[in-house]
Amino acid sequence: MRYTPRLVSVATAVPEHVLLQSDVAKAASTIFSKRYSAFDRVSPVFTTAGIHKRHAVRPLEWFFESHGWPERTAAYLEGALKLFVQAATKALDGAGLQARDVDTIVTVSSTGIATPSLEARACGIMGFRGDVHRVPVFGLGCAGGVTGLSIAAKLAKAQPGSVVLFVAVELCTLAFRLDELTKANIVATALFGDGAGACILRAGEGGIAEIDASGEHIWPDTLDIMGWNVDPEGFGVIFARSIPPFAEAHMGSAVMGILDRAGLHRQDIDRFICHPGGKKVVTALERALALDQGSLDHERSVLSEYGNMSAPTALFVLEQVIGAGLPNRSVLAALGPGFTASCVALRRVT
Ligand SMILES: CC(C)(COP(=O)(O)OP(=O)(O)OC[C@H]1O[C@@H](n2cnc3c(N)ncnc32)[C@H](O)[C@@H]1OP(=O)(O)O)[C@@H](O)C(=O)NCCC(=O)NCCSC(=O)CC(=O)O
Repeated sequence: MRYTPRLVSVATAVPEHVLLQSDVAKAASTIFSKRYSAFDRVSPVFTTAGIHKRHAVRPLEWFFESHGWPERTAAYLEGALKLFVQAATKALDGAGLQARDVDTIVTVSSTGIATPSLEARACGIMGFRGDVHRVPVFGLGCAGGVTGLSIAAKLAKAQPGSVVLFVAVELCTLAFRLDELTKANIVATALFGDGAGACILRAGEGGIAEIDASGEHIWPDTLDIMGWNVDPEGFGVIFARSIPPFAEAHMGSAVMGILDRAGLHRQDIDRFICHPGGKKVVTALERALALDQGSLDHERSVLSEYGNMSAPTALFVLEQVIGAGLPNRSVLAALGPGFTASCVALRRVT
């Protein structure tokens, strides 16, 4: 019998430290205002970003001191593993499964380096089987929640009945740089947070939704739009100020191309569930996808409560949309380094 892969559960987790945007704005002013002459010009972004708070694996005080690779990596390994276990445990609970039931684990993370990778480190803590198939993926950035789900769905489809655990963990705050006196660094300081999302997938009966199509679109010559600079201090964020206009100009045709290749039509889609990269990105996506302004409400709510957590953010929005009642047909969509658009089509299981 042929089965379409199904989304069985979705769960999320955030670290313990809550960074209120008002406190981050004060801290950024203390750190940057005397050293960076353009700070006052950029500082309004802390109020205009549409973000109330974010979560972080380290308290606010940690960000007042510079940290090199060893300290950032230690914070990543400790914080990412903890979040992996929390999100994966919740997703398994939601599916009524245990760690020993998992056949394949897809782990998406681009904000730190871990070898052995996170799911290997979680093995002893969670009790995965010794024959579990591990698929760690690095480099997808903000598109990782959607592309990772697509990879997990394809692996579930390849072995019907097997249980696939997908976990996306990103600790974006660890890339905060005291030494980068640039507008991009200040905007990033106002925008990014830490979090994890996890899903269980299986090709079989039950579940929340079928994943019946997925696709990507990469634009040539756009490597400089998003990514990491790597230097002796650690990762430094590359994100161009052109992202909102780029999304507005190009996301519509990219998504329509992906839908077309999947045999879907725009009018079939009841809800686009989008990665909220930033306030202007959400507005740009509404324009690009010909949606009513304000209709991406769960996206704005997630952005306000958690900031942009990169890959897991789309899974936070998905969890909220499912909580509010998943429409019959939806498409999860995100942009990420490449520059790439990624989509996953969901059909609610009735
Ligand atoms: C943060 C904002 C809400 C602030 O909006 P405002 O209207 O208040 O301010 P603004 O846009 O004029 O920006 C204030 C000043 O910062 C500068 N500025 C803004 N973004 C910048 C960037 N990425 N790099 C360098 N400078 C930047 C502007 O040019 C301006 O300076 P001056 O006036 O001197 O010119 C908005 O800029 C926003 O939502 N931007 C999108 C953030 C983003 O790209 N997110 C995607 C992350 S990647 C991702 O998650 C994938 C994806 O979704 O694509």
